Amino acid sequence: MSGRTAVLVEGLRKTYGTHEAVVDLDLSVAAGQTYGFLGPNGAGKSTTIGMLCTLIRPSAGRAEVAGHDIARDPDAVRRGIGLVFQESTLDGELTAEENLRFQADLFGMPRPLARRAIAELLDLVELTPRKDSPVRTYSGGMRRRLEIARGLLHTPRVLFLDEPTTGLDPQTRVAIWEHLHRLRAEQEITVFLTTHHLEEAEHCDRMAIMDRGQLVVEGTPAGLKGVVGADLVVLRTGDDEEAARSVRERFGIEAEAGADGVRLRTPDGAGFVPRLCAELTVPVHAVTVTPPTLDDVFLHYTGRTIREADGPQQPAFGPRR
Ligand SMILES: Nc1ncnc2c1ncn2[C@@H]1O[C@H](COP(=O)(O)OP(=O)(O)OP(=O)(O)O)[C@@H](O)[C@H]1O
Repeated sequence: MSGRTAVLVEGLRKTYGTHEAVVDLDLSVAAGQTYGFLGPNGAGKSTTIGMLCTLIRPSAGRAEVAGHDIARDPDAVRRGIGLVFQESTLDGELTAEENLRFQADLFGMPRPLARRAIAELLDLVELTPRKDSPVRTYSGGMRRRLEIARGLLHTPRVLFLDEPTTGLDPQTRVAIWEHLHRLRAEQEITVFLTTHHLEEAEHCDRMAIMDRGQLVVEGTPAGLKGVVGADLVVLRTGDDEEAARSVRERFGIEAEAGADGVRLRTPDGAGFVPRLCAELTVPVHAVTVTPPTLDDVFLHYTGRTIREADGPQQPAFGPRR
C-alpha cells in the first residue's frame, strides 16, 4: 500500500448465515480525504466499518487501514484509528475532561502529553467552557463533539465516524460539520464516515454509494451527479398541458404536466430556460431549476430513492434505533 493510501480494501465480504451483509468490496481511500459511505438502512455500511476497525471478522477478502493489515496486525490498526460509534459510549456521570482522561489512560498516554492533547481537543470542539460539567447535562450535539474529540485523542491517522449526525437537529448537524472541516484544516487526518443523509455526503471529497451489501458506484459528489447529468426544470404556466406538448414537439425533450407544473430534465437548465420561455406560446408564471441531487444518483443506479429504500417506518432525520 502506498504512503498516500489510508484505507485499501480488496474483495471484502461478510456473511451472516445465508445473508450477505457485505459483498466483495473493493475500495481505496487516499490519505487526508474525507470519504463517505452513503446508503439506506441495512446497506452494509456499519458492517464495513466494523471490519475495517477490526471489531468484526471478515468472511473473505483483506484490507489495510493506516498502513496495517486488519487480520495480521489488528493491534497496530487499532492504534492508528479513532472510532465514533452511532450510539454514545460516554460516561454521563463523568465530566468531559474526565471522559477524555479515562480514554488517555486506556491508550497509555503519558500524563503531561494527555493534559496538553485534552486541552487542545476541548478547544477544537469548543467545549472548554463546559469541561467540568457532567456529560449527562450536555446536549446531543455537545456529546457528539466530545465523542469526536475522544476519537482524536491518540492522534489517529484515520477517524471512522458511523453516522456522525444521526439523531441531531439540522442546526447541530451543520455545527458538527464545521468542526469536522476545521479538524481537516488543522490536522493531516483521513475521515471515513457512513451516512444515509444526502446532504452529509455532499461534504465528502469522495464517496461510495452502497446498497444491499454492494458498492454501487464511487466518485466525487459532483462527478456522480454529473453522471445523472440533467437539471430538473419545473414550469408553472397558463396551460401546463399545452406547455408540455410544446416542449416535447419543439425541443424533443420528455416533459410531463403534473400537480406541481410541467417537469422536464435537461443538462443545462439555466441556459435552457430563456430559450424555452421565448418559444412557448402560453404565459409562464414561474420557473425553478434544480441541479441533480445525490438521491437522483441513487435512483439512477438502484431504481429507488434512499428514502424509499430506508422504508416508510423511518423518520427522515430522527434516531433510527
Ligand atoms: N450480527 C449480525 N447478525 C446477523 N445479521 C446482521 C448482523 N449485523 C448486521 N446484520 C445484517 O447485515 C446487513 C447490513 O447491516 P449494517 O448494520 O452493516 O447496515 P448499515 O448500512 O450500517 O445500516 P444502518 O444504517 O441501519 O446501521 C443488515 O441486513 C443487517 O440486518
